[in-house]
Amino acid sequence: MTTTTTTTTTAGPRVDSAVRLVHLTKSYPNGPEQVVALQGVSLAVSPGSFTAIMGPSGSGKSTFLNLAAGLDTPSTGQVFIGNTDITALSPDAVTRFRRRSIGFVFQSYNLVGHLTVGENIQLPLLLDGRRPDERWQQALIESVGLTGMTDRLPSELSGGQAQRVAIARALITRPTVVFADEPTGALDRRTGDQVLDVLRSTAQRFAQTLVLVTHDPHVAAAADEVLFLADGRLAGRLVAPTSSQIAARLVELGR
Ligand SMILES: Nc1ncnc2c1ncn2[C@@H]1O[C@H](COP(=O)(O)OP(=O)(O)OP(=O)(O)O)[C@@H](O)[C@H]1O
Repeated sequence: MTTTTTTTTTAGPRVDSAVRLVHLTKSYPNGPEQVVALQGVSLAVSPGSFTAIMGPSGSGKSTFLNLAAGLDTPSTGQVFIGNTDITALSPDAVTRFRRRSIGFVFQSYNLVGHLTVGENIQLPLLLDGRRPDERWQQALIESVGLTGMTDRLPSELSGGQAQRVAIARALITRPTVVFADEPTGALDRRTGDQVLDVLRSTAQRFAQTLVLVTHDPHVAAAADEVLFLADGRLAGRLVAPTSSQIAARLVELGR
């Protein structure tokens, strides 16, 4: 049977993945030439799972994450978040979709310096014209360990505390998928472990899918699955690996 559809935002029959990339490519202009950052990456991430993305420097990890999160557009290919093809949406519609369904945690926290912790956390809702749900916000603040700190300014926080604010800000909209780019990269090992625990446990508690880029095999070993990129291509995967298995794979890939 042939069916036609007038909407460009549905994916068709497959809705069993939280994130699905189809033949994704991305080239950047570099003078008269092109840098090919991603070359035909296709993959699917299961709902509620924790996936780590690893690979040598320049292998395309940040490009991958930015495209998957709708922060940048691919040269060709499609990105589905649930059953929505975000590559078929207008720029305004992508922004709206991102604000409601996607959380993003950056290495550098990206907090607004003149806003308090509480205001920073509420920001994605306010930008979307929505009112914060007090009880949800309080539950989130407790969950990330920031109780009693909501009136502080970012300059009054440690790196670990600032990243907890960034995590709460990413989760306040109850996104289905949370993307994180080196979220522990600027933190010492102990603080990084604590922040990773917070990210994992809150994602688990609220049934969110977590996709995280890291250089650190110790961080990636917490994931259900590790995907490796090399030269802009998918170069393998390990399910529930140890940090030594991950480190060995990175050596093979020429980290
Ligand atoms: N805006 C841009 N303009 C031109 N080239 C870019 C741009 N962003 C990335 N690239 C190039 O695309 C390739 C992939 O970069 P990307 O940042 O995705 O890699 P990465 O794996 O995240 O690297 P790293 O681990 O060093 O952060 C690299 O060759 C990079 O130089």
